[in-house]
Amino acid sequence: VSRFEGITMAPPDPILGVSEAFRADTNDTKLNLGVGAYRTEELQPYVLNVVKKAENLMLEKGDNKEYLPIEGLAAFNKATVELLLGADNPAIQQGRVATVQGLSGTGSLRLAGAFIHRYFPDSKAMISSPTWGNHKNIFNDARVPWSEYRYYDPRTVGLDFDGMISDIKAAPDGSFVVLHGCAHNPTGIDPTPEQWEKIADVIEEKKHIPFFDVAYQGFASGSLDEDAYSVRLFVSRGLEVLVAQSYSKNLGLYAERVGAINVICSGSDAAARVKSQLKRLARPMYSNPPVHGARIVANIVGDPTLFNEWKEEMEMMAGRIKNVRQKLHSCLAEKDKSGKDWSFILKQIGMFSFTGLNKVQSDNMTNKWHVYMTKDGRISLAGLSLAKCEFLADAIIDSFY
Ligand SMILES: Cc1ncc(COP(=O)(O)O)c(CN[C@@](C)(CC(=O)O)C(=O)O)c1O
Repeated sequence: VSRFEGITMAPPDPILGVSEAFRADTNDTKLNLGVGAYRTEELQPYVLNVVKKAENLMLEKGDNKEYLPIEGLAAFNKATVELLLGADNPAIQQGRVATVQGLSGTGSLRLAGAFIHRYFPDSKAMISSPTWGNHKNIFNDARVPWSEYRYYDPRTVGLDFDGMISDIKAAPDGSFVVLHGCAHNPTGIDPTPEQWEKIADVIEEKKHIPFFDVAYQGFASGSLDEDAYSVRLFVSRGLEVLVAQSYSKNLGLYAERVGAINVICSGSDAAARVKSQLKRLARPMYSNPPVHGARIVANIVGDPTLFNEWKEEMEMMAGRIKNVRQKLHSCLAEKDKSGKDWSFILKQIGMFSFTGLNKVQSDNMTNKWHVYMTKDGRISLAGLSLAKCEFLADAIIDSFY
């Protein structure tokens, strides 16, 4: 008898499992609005032109495949923190940022989780309700206890700001408050600049540590600077901040696993010590990160022509999603005679829309209409074409009532 008799079958992942089910579906009208992966109007995956150009340059250069240092490619680490904070940010000038290239956003969050578990064993993480499903898995496996702060208000289909503030206030001092830098996943609802100020106030007052997850910088509004507003605000206030970054969406490097963890400290000495301990945690976890995607980012950011081309392509991707939002909203408003207000679809930002469809209704979307989405009612608009908006509106209305 096998030694693995006791190993049970794990449930499919709430997000990536949807893609597995989609692939298994043979229906030709099927639509995958599950995983947040950008598709073109023709519903095809998209490799940015600027990425192809960078890769051709790299091929000509004939870079070697030597190990990277544990902390990653130096040119990438420089580029990534400058993209995040702005090249002229005093925190960078003063050497106060510990940056370690991680295995995309997930791996960077996980490395930070290991750091929190080791150095702040009595602290817990505060995550939004709802949040990206994998946050709970990451903190559970890093053995960082967590609880939730109120975020989504189903009544207003908006931000429960008062609930958020009071829950963050009620958390034990020194909690790690996980915040979505922009394009909140799954709700698509972001705090206003004034609300970000108040969130920073309560975090400062409670001596909490803000822990930003920045997975969509430049992809939400189309502007790298605009989408970094919240992080730059907290850093400008002199707070010590953790920031995980991902280039999966804004540069389409999903499978290259490119990201970073940045720890903005109060002094350069602290940053050096923090960086050394992040390296010590990374070495036995994965030793050192993959070079290819990091070189792509470094080459693009390091070349003004390529960098500008990237910005244009980001605006194009963000723009296509905005158009799809508009079209879906007008189809729903036109078809739904119940007078329900669908304007929340226009107010949400980033690649997702939180439709309010419950589990039974999302099951109907999949079983009857072959529309694949996550069971919390989230649809990825990045997977939707203008041509399919009418069909989707019919499916949503059929499922809602
Ligand atoms: C808020 C947030 N943080 C981190 C990540 C991690 O991405 P990375 O590891 O590829 O850098 C995602 C990706 N979320 C996706 C787009 C995909 C996923 O679930 O992994 C999503 O569908 O929600 C995310 O939405």
